[in-house]
Amino acid sequence: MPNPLEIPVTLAQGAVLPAYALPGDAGADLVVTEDVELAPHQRALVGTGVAVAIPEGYAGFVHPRSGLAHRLGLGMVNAPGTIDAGYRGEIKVNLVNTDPVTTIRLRRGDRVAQLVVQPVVQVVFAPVADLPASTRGTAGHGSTGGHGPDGPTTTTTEGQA
Ligand SMILES: O=c1ccn([C@H]2C[C@H](O)[C@@H](COP(=O)(O)OP(=O)(O)OP(=O)(O)O)O2)c(=O)[nH]1
Ligand SMILES: [Mg+2]
Repeated sequence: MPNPLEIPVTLAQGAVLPAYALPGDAGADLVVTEDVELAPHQRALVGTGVAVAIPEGYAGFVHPRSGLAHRLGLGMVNAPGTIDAGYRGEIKVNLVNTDPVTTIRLRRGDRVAQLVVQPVVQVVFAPVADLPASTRGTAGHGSTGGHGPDGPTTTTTEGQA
């Protein structure tokens, strides 16, 4: 695959090109084109002003930024958001404030998410009577352990005064 892969972009007025913060970064930062205020647990679909034509055989994935997640509790409801190759509309981010107490205030131009472009394959789903055997088989959902001898530690506020 060509590296870098060139992707046509259109920008709404005042929008900025997605940009990699550092050489070699996987995600190109996306900004919001409007001021946004998110009360605790509130969500909002916010525009980035960016539209792209991703080539077939690739897709874009919109990921949250870890710094904002860590500092403010900013998340994305559908992380990672999928940008199909055929999509020509504005890339939007489904932001959510996961903090139970503090309102998040974002300013127009803030970098709130990042676009990762990756190769993808389309497959043919072929119905069969039995699947080929494997070491894992049907085991899942913690079957390999790793939660300590007494199982996972959980805390609950239920029943507390
Ligand atoms: O975070 C996101 C996720 C999706 N999209 C756009 C691009 C994507 O190609 C389109 C459809 O997304 P998806 O397939 O995830 O949503 P859907 O609910 O299945 O909608 P559709 O029926 O249009 O496929 O919406 C965004 O702008 N941001
Ligand atoms: Mg879809």
